[in-house]
Amino acid sequence: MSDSALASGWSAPRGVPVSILTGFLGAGKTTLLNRLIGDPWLSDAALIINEFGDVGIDHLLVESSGDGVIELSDGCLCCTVRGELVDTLADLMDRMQTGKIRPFSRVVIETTGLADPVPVMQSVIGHPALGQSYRLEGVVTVVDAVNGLATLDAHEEARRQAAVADTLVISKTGLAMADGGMQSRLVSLNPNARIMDAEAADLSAQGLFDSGAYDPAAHSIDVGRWLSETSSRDATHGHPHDHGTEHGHEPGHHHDVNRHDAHIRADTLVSAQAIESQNLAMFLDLLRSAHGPNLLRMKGIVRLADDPSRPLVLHAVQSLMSEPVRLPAPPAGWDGKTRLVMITRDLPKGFIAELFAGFSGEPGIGRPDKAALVDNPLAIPGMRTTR
Ligand SMILES: Nc1nc2c(ncn2[C@@H]2O[C@H](COP(=O)(O)OP(=O)(O)OP(=O)(O)O)[C@@H](O)[C@H]2O)c(=O)[nH]1
Repeated sequence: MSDSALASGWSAPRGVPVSILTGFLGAGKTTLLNRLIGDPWLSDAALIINEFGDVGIDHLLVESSGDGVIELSDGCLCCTVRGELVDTLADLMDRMQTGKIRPFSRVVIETTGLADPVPVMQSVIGHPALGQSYRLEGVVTVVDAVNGLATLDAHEEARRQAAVADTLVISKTGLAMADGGMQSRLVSLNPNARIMDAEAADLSAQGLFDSGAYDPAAHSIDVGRWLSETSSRDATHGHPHDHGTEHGHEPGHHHDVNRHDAHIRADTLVSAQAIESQNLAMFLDLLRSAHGPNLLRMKGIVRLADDPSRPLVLHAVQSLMSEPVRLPAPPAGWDGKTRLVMITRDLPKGFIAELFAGFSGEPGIGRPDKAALVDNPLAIPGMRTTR
């Protein structure tokens, strides 16, 4: 074993393999997982999906039978939910060994886009008890060909996600060619990683995740150092991020101090009110024209007035808004409510819920209605418009 492996507490491979699927906000983690979910190699896998903010959506959008998917929301895996991940892995093993759940032969963890992957990896390889039951095998990082280079420049989390990977998967290659600049940036961050195309026809789950036991020595010196730093900081609940604002909770909410860049927050909305398609379009237009550059990620499932049982799925990643998809039927586990998560920079708290309510006609004292909003977007507190 190498010195860096020893320093990081890395242990000999044993136990159930755990793969980590990471990548920045909207890079294409869930899309990739959906593409591979029917692969027989994953048929007896347990999937753990973590989401930023307190409104989970990905678990609704992963096309699985449902009983193999565990959602960890209400915080970020690398911050407050880390203890929950340890408990979940311990509980899974316990339930399998006592015959309460069908046996699983591997675990795949999808992190939030803002997650620093190092604490997540440490939960598996650095934890005294879990290290007996699980082994880390296959860290896969999705990098988006459209926004990837700018994202690597702007966000330390994205650079760490790329640096720790065994495999780098470039997504959205059909929308933009991953140019030489991005390839060389990835190679400089992680010279030994395999680079794959998310849209390649022959991509398989085994080809992606089965890269052998994780070896820190195969990565840059930084990776071994981060792994050992994280394990020692963990004892004092320290964290390598900025410690800034809370996300998605009232001030004083004690357990989700979901801290990353102090300007980034998750705004979430849950509404039982159905919305007319044209009002939704106006809501999105207004939001994007006024706040487009600050909208890092939006995803949601929307209850539409014309047929509330067939929701609309929305995705935007920075300036790129995907074509909304009308689902043919309600997804398993959906409670029929609109759920929107927006990860934004410098957006006032409560803004999205207020704006949406104005367009869906939800009554509220002193709330501007649709006409007032369209005539004067500044009617929403904190709203800035370019019109
Ligand atoms: N054309 C194309 N679109 C993609 C690809 N991967 C993802 N997308 C689109 O990008 C958007 C975001 O994809 P997701 O898979 O939800 O991204 P994610 O990384 O799981 O997002 P978060 O969990 O919110 O960080 C969706 O609109 C996808 O349809 C790809 O390889 N090609």
